[in-house]
Amino acid sequence: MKVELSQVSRWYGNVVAVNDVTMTIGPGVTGLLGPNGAGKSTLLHLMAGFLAPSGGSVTLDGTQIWKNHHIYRNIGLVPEREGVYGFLTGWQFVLSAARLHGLSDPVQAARKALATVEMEEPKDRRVETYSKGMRQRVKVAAALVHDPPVLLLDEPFNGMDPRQRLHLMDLIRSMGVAGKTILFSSHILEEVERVAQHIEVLVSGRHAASGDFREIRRLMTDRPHLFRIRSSDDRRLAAALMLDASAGGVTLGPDGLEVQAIEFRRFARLLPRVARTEGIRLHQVSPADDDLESVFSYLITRST
Ligand SMILES: Nc1ncnc2c1ncn2[C@@H]1O[C@H](COP(=O)(O)OP(=O)(O)OP(=O)(O)O)[C@@H](O)[C@H]1O
Repeated sequence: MKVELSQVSRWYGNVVAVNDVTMTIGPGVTGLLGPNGAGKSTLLHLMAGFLAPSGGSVTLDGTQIWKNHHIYRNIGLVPEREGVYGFLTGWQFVLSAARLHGLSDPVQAARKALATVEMEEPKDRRVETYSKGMRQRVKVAAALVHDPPVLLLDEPFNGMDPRQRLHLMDLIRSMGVAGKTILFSSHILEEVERVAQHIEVLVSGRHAASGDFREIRRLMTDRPHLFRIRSSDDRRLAAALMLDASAGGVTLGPDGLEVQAIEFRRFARLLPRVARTEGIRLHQVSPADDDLESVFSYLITRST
């Protein structure tokens, strides 16, 4: 099944959380990548029918999702926050989700969902005794209990240890291979590219980029990089670097050089070569803007 967003916006009072987003999510695994506050949760809630769009349309195979209750049978949402009463057992929690959906055989459906996430064995323990990874799996089971063709997961790997993360990654991948339409949000590129065939990037509520992980990586690597460099002769190094087009702005300060590398790859080759031919010793080369925010803000300025 296909979830389609067409020019979707969502405001909370004066805050624009999602701004004119158009995208289509089809079968397989898609990663929704963006920094905190980018609007990822809002977008997932719009797709799950929990929020009305302020503008634009959100549809599932052409049918509007908002207020269309029969459509909810096709969608499962794993929310970011814990929404599980600790005093319930895993079994009770998943069974109550099956009953809420009005399934004809809730016991069988709950059994199957718990088996899918490999939680049959601890199912009779109270949720408050579970590890973070087990809680997450039980939430996935509750979202899967009605066997929806579309599964939306909000930051599913948050707080998990590496083993639990691998386990959930395998599960998501195999559901994608089985033909489900899966969208999960994350603010970590490495996480997204390990599971998703396709990546959608959201920054400040806007759709900033779209593609497979190679394309997104390339966009992020090829952006201009700012380097801070300290060497045995900053002045002479600055003069030599300025001769090459890959070094944009070069500023000489009391703490060394700041160089805006326009073409990252070319500059990465240029710097050691220049240092060698000029006989200059490099003491420190560090990226000055290698945080995710600057990577994302580059993508957003590029797309506007
Ligand atoms: N109920 C609300 N009322 C007011 N503002 C909200 C509400 N929910 C979200 N926002 C704001 O909307 C913007 C997008 O939030 P959203 O939670 O969708 O982003 P996110 O990418 O999921 O971030 P995070 O990963 O931190 O949850 C943020 O500026 C947030 O402060």
